[in-house]
Amino acid sequence: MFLKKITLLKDDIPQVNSYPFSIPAIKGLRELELTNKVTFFIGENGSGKSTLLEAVADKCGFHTAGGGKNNYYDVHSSHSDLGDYIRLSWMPKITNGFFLRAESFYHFATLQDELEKDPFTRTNYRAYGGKSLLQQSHGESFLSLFQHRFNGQAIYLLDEPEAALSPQRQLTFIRILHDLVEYEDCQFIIATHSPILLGYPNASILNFDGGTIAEIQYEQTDNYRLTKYFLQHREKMLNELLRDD
Ligand SMILES: Nc1ncnc2c1ncn2[C@@H]1O[C@H](COP(=O)(O)OP(=O)(O)OP(=O)(O)O)[C@@H](O)[C@H]1O
Repeated sequence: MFLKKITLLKDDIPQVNSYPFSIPAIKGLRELELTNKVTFFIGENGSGKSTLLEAVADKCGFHTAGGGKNNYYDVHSSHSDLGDYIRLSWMPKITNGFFLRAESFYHFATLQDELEKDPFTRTNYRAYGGKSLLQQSHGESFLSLFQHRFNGQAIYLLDEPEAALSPQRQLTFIRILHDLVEYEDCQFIIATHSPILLGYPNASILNFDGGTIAEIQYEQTDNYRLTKYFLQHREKMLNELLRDD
């Protein structure tokens, strides 16, 4: 464990009624304790998960379009509106890590190809399994990154990593996650909608719904309950959903 607490600096906030402070989960935030090496952010679309994750990435000094500390590139760089208003409490402080944002991963991969053209920065794609990320499928490139670039004493902030992964590869990811947490001393914060990833054993699940950020048990999450109900009662649910009257 490295990052222990996220504090919203309430007194410094200029406009409580505008983005990002108007998001109910952020409005209700004071301090968020992180008690587990694996923390999941869950909640409805628009509940503020990415906003908080991006703010943490910004505060860590990671590129907010995705990447680690040394990925200086302007493509799709974005400013975190919340980053200046949170404080991170560390014990111990680390600076190594990566922010994975699925939607800008293509630009990150393109930058790596550019670096390979320069003899001073070329690594023969050492951190990506020896192959350009652009020559791998979306899911393969994600797994390459997790397997080859992620390693010890680091914090990884992942925004919906399941976006590229088949159910089978999500299980592979769970195994990689386990090894990085148990043997490499990594910490993860993962925003997700995936009931498979959320099943990772003994993780903290923080729910952004209902105007607070509160811990919830796996079996109580909508992700688990709705998926389970759909799989068990697919015909009944679809009949109700698609009825015309
Ligand atoms: N730059 C912005 N300016 C104004 N509003 C924004 C901005 N970015 C996001 N929002 C709004 O803030 C809210 C939270 O967005 P955020 O992306 O954090 O949600 P999320 O929980 O990650 O959703 P999802 O599960 O769909 O990824 C949404 O209502 C969104 O429309």
